[in-house]
Amino acid sequence: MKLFTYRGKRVQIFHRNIKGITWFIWWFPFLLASIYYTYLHLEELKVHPLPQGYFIGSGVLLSVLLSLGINYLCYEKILFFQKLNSLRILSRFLLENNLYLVKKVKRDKGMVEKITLPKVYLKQSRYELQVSFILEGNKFQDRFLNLGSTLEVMFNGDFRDKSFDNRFIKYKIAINRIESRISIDQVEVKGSKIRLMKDVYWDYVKDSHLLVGGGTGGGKTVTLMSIIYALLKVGYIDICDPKNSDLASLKKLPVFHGRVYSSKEDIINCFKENVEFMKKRYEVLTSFPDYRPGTYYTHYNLKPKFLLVDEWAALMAKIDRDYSQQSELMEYLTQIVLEGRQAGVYVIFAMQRPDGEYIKTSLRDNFMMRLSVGHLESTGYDMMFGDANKTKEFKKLDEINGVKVVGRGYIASSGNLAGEFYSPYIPLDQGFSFYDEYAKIPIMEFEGEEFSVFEEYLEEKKSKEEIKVDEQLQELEILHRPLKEFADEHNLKMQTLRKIIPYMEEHGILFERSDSAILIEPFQEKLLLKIIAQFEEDGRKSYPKAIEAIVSHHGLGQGQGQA
Ligand SMILES: Nc1ncnc2c1ncn2[C@@H]1O[C@H](COP(=O)(O)OP(=O)(O)OP(=O)(O)O)[C@@H](O)[C@H]1O
Repeated sequence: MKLFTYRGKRVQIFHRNIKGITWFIWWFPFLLASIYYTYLHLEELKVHPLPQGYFIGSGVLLSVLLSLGINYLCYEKILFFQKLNSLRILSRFLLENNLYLVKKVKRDKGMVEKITLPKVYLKQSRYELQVSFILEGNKFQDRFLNLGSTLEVMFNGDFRDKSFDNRFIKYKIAINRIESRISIDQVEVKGSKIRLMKDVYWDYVKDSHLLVGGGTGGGKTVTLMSIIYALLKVGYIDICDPKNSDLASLKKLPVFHGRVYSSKEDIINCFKENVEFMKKRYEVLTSFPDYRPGTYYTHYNLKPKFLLVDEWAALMAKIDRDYSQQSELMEYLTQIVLEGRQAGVYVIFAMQRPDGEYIKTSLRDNFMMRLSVGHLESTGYDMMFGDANKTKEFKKLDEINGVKVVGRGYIASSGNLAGEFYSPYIPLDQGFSFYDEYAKIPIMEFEGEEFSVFEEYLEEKKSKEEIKVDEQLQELEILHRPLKEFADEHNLKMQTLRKIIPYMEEHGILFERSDSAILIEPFQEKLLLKIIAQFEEDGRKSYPKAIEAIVSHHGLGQGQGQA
């Protein structure tokens, strides 16, 4: 057991004036200098008060302004002063909310009231502050038990956690979240975790299926594009864009294998194929000899498969009146969401708000990761982040320190407290283009039997086979040429060559034939020339003898004559 727990710095009454105190400390040397200067020039001041008076006055004023500036900068930039400021805020909070005790103490003048603050401690780092409040049944205990959202607003941070030890309640508030923002080049995938901020990851195996919500113009599409950018490096993505907007144009990029859909029929078919893919992958998994129930696809180094739908509500509106299509689609979606995890099939859903009208709440609960960008109405936040965040103050922030922020929102895994989120920063103003970046990513070939359910797989396979045959033919064409060409080049009669060739073939030196001609390759050309030379040398007596001599010289026999 620990004898002593360090909870941080205790909040004191004087902290409420700490900014004034630190300012005075900066100003004090100037004040001393002014007094000393006045003392040195006292006689002169008595005779001519004005010029020296102006000089001293403006010096004092300047030193006040200078020390105010220094003080301001210290509180802006230096952690030590930021801690002092937090102590100031807490001290004022306790005093202004009457969270203090008043004791009567005897002094020379009689009884006076003395204020004492309850024990409240602050511990602060650059990204987090912890505030501990004493409980022990004091009269403020009930207030101290429910300060999560108050502290969150007070420190412009994110309430993350509250915990108890036997005497205190401790709140953790994340602060300066914008400093944890990363840029697109820092978005990476480690194992199954995609890095979205310095300290925020989406682990798609653990928190399978992602729900992205956000109002128009809040940065939803850009966030999805960043997620796609990361996922393309580790798996396959099918994109459904029923609005036929930004994402639909990605179809042209080979890295997507043409699996980008906009029409309702294509999207339903895409869902169907993914269900079949999932089933096939289960078959593949169970066929491994070491498969045990609960073994994940990752165990066999298989790659994940993502199905991304941008604006599900738009798709539902498209099939509003067709109940059979609706129920078909819902059935596919339900199967993937409930059963896809082990096989590595995940859904990413983007919606303005995940309304029960478009996606059943029971199904929505199975989206284990939730992310919002831009501003939502309070019902929207309730739908996105559920009961665990009922009392959370979701702040609308369009500017930070006078600078417009885009892509700001909240993130939480299901049932947990939501934290402030900043989507990876995209330098669009410097000409960054997702289209170009996707084009640079190496294409991941469809590998595995389960991909045979995709139409594109079959097409790709077919065209690959066609290319192979073409290449083989080309190879043949390069190596072989028509016999006629060879005869013309060496001034030989075709009739003579036609006589020799059957004898050569008897010795296993076989010639390729196209529809209309005998083809010859370089090795055979050499042999033919040697045979003719031998024939001449032997006094033009017998071709078979000449052939035999050359063939035996080359050590060729029946069936060995192929170069
Ligand atoms: N992470 C980001 N980095 C840089 N700029 C961003 C980021 N997020 C959003 N923006 C800017 O905000 C604009 C709107 O973003 P986006 O198109 O993603 O919004 P949206 O929510 O998808 O809107 P809509 O629903 O109308 O399509 C972008 O064109 C871009 O200029």
